[in-house]
Amino acid sequence: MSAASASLDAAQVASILARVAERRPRVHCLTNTVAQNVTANMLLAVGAIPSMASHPEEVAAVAAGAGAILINLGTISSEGERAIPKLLDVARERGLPLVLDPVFVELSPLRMRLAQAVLRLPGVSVRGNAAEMAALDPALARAQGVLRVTTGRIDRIEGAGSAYLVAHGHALMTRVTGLGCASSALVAACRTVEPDPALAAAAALTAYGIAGEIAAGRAAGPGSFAMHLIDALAGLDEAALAARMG
Ligand SMILES: Nc1ncnc2c1ncn2[C@@H]1O[C@H](COP(=O)(O)OP(=O)(O)OP(=O)(O)O)[C@@H](O)[C@H]1O
Ligand SMILES: Cc1ncsc1CCO
Ligand SMILES: [Mg+2]
Repeated sequence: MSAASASLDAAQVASILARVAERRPRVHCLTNTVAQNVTANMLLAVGAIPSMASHPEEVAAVAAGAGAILINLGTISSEGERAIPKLLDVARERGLPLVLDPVFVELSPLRMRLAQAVLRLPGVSVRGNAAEMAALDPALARAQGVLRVTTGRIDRIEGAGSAYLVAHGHALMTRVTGLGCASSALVAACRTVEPDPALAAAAALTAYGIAGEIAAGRAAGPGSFAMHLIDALAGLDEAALAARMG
């Protein structure tokens, strides 16, 4: 941990969610074929707008008007590989926030090379699970202004000079595919309305974790949990956040 962890209150999280719902930012997601649907639905649940174009000939035009870009390396294709440098150019030229989700980077030299290319851009937020973040550690250590967002039972958010721990969520979140990928998109959505990347990520994961806790109380198993998670995220308000943030 690079700094003592800061605390977050329900009003801060509610304020960031309210700004997303009011401004309806578009988040451009280059993401894997498994998680596309749940990622788009989770963005819609918070009032953001997903765009998912991946063709290298159109991806720059579509991403150019977005508020943030997500690059997720799961099920990477040769088309996706060619789209990545185009998205990096758009992010650089327009100063758009960029979130990297290094899915299974520990398994694939191609993904490691692509993650390293993304990390040449300064100020990237990287959201991954513990295995992914550990594999990427040397590249993260070299990257300029990077925010590390490591999810699991307790989420750790570590950037230059700020750190948050988020102890919300439910084990059912590991029983539905793509919920980590969707969390990365929520980090991007919150970053469009909150210039502090650590605060944006902490708010996104707090909201998502609390929605997970609420959904777990309504679900009969992983299938209905996924449905209830979307409903709970869409229905979150400051009172529901405060009730679980203590
Ligand atoms: N044991 C747990 N208890 C509570 N919440 C959890 C637990 N494990 C993960 N989460 C939550 O689930 C969400 C997804 O995190 P996770 O680390 O499982 O992502 P991931 O491994 O990338 O998932 P996927 O590959 O399925 O997309 C985060 O919001 C995290 O806080
Ligand atoms: C299962 C799976 N395989 C590649 S991406 C993905 C979604 C969860 O990361
Ligand atoms: Mg993942």
